[in-house]
Amino acid sequence: MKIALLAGDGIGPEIMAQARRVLDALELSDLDLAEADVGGAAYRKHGHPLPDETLAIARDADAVLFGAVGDPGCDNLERHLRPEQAILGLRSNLGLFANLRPAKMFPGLEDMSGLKPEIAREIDVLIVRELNGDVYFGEKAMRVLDDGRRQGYDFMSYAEDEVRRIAHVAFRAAQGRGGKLCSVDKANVLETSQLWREVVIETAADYPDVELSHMYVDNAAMQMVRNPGQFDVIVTGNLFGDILSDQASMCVGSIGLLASASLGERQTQYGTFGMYEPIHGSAPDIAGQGKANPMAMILSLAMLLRHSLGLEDKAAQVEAAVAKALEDGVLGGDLGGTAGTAEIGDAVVARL
Ligand SMILES: NC(=O)C1=CN([C@@H]2O[C@H](COP(=O)(O)OP(=O)(O)OC[C@H]3O[C@@H](n4cnc5c(N)ncnc54)[C@H](O)[C@@H]3O)[C@@H](O)[C@H]2O)C=CC1
Ligand SMILES: CC(C)CC(=O)C(=O)O
Ligand SMILES: [Mg+2]
Repeated sequence: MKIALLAGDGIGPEIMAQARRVLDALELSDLDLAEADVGGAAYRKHGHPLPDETLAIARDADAVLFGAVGDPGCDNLERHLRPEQAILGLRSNLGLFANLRPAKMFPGLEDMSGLKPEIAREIDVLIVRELNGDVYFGEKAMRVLDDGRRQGYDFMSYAEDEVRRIAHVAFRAAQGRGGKLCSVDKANVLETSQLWREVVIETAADYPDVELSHMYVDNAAMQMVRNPGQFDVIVTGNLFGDILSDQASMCVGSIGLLASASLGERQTQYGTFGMYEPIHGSAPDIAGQGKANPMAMILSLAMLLRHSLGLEDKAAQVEAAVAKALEDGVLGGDLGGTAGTAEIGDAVVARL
């Protein structure tokens, strides 16, 4: 079983180190780990945020564990050299179009939510975010108009097959959960969303057992804080899913808790090839201070064990250890506590 470890920038290496300790503690046999540079760290060393060698190592693995990329020192580089292009490049080159972002309240953390505890308690949502299309991958440029004004543009689009394949993933996910799927779009304004909605409705014919609803994204953002318990599975595009998942994270207490799996179609002998990462970024404001909460990273490792290595029991073991640490009051600064990155790692390892 080969896992590529791409730590990246900012808090990436700090949280990756803790996930690595958890992985080591599981004592899996036949494990082959390959580290590679990515993001700003790779740019500084190799002149590119996603060197060919890193992509090859990721491609060659059964799964990729990814920390975070983003480096304020690189923000003025040409866009194709910026650290964030590495994560976009990995997602597209590896065909990882389905991003699963679960957000569930951990018992005992209700008071940490930005919501009232009785509302927060109900959150158990899976956001299925399309990851290979939308405005993130459309033609984009900055140009000067005839009258001399600068204009930036980004082309938003979805082709019907792109919508259909993510819709299938979401309907199947709903079948395995509460049987409800809410498709989030902006079909009242955007043609991209109009097509999205039509294709989701067409796809629904294959899933009569799933209750499908539609919601405009502005309303969805509001409902996520008004009554998040109403959602079971949400399916949405790349941009809306990015935003709604950060929002959902604060409903459960912290962005330091939310993991994700990015999956495509490739099957290995162990499971589905995928890349696993926290939903947060490189958090430069706390990088190097031992303050980052590694739980989202560790929970991403659990998703990797489940989806890519077929090790459901190990995944559940890791998730239970994280839940127990939280229940025992091991809280990072993001959750109002004092535990540092390594201390949280210690606590999880001790509870495996
Ligand atoms: N997948 C990726 O690699 C992503 C990269 N980014 C990049 O990361 C950089 C920073 O972006 P921001 O907008 O600040 O988003 P961010 O998610 O890195 O941080 C937002 C806020 O949450 C806090 N935070 C994030 N993760 C935390 C953790 N594990 N424990 C405790 N606190 C945590 C940060 O300290 C910050 O105050 C940028 O360069 C951005 O482009 C942003 C999102 C995703
Ligand atoms: C850095 C972005 C490209 C990605 C992002 O914010 C995310 O995937 O959550
Ligand atoms: Mg994001």
